Amino acid sequence: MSAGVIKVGLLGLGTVGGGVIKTIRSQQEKLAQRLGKRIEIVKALVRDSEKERAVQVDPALLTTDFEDVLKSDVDIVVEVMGGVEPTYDYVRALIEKGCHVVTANKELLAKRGPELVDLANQHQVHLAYEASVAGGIPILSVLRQFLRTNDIQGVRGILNGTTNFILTKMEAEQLSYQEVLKQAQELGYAEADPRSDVEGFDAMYKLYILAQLVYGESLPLADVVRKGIADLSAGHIRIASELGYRIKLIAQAQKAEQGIRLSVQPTVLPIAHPLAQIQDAFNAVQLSGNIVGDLLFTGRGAGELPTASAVVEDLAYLLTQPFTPHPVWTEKNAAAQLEQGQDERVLCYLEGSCIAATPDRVLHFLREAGVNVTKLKVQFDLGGVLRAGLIVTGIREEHEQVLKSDFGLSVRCFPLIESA
Ligand SMILES: NC(=O)C1=CN([C@@H]2O[C@H](COP(=O)(O)OP(=O)(O)OC[C@H]3O[C@@H](n4cnc5c(N)ncnc54)[C@H](OP(=O)(O)O)[C@@H]3O)[C@@H](O)[C@H]2O)C=CC1
Ligand SMILES: N[C@@H](CC=O)C(=O)O
Repeated sequence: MSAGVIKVGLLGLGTVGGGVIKTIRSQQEKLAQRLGKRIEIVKALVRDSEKERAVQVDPALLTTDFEDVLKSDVDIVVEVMGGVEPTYDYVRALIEKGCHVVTANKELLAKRGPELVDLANQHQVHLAYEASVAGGIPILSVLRQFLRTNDIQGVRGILNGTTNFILTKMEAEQLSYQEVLKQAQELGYAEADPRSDVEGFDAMYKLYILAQLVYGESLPLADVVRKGIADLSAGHIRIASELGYRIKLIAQAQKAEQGIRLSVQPTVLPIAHPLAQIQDAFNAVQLSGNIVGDLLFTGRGAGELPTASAVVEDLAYLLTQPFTPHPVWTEKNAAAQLEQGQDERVLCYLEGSCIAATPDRVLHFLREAGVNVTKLKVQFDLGGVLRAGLIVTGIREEHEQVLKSDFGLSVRCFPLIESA
């Protein structure tokens, strides 16, 4: 490291990269006091060096050739370009050269994390990734430093800002899914390919990383239960609300003797539940330690400055720490996965023509099939469409099939979380 200056390279100068530059500039004096050196950005890799950017930079810093970053005398690289290819190759080459790496890239970590952790240990460089989970909430540092003695049974949370923003606006402002997704993209919350957000991949990557820290292992991504919000309609949201619930995209990690279970799926919660109260692009992580009891962390989960906060805090922290090997990341095979209980309560949403499916006939069928209905809300519209929300236990795949085939209904069941 050169005397008086820490040379930083950026891979990517989009929403987060721009926020990192703004934060380093606005907090430069504070950072210099803490580190005893000034931070200087010496290179920034982009795809298009002519593009107009939200942050002004010396054009001489920009390059479209990764070799320029690799050959430069950077001490640390901040990877905020996203994706796995070519990012993995770039990060690998930098670690092999002895550069510390700070990344916000959860997809890269969930897909290639075990190799990168090994490589960083081998080359004795820091690999820091606080910004990869829950944006500005410093949850990974808390888990790594202050929750290592507690036994943590389960973790659940809202880990994707874009989908929480979409669900909030769809409910509060009756906006269409497409309109709200566009707003989330304009605000810099969404991934470059927003299917990652709305189909639950982004939250799944973050859950994978959380499990590595909480349990010292994770599941192969193919074994994580994953459902997104792309097919949620205003009808689902309205009926849940009339029954006293709210739908959230909940990521959940549970541990039992057989192993761990990871899931990301739209889930209904009573409106008073702390996770139901998390609105807009905020995230939350809820966990319980055997010594500390219940904890809830909440804050902005996406966007330029909250994410840059996590990146720059990571960067400054690692510069004050000697290298210590990172705990290895392992994946347990799929056989260890636990099944969701069959007798848990779910909200079952039914929609179809009220000629074939009268509420009485549907309820009679469910009762005869041994499905227990504890709450019911029925709506009819002028076009003769029935929409019903039922809180039930004991509903199985075969019952859903009959509701579809014999009653002509579309059926969507959501897991339900009862208490905080
Ligand atoms: N946005 C957010 O709220 C958060 C994002 N993250 C993560 O941070 C990372 C960056 O996200 P974000 O800033 O939103 O993304 P953007 O799409 O806004 O920015 C990506 C940047 O990387 C550059 N880039 C992309 N691919 C290449 C390539 N192959 N070669 C050279 N440059 C490339 C782009 O160049 P150019 O500008 O020329 O197109 C752009 O500057 C992602 O991993 C994301 O998951 C994490 C937490 C929150
Ligand atoms: N697209 C992500 C950005 C932060 O990780 C999200 O919406 O949460």
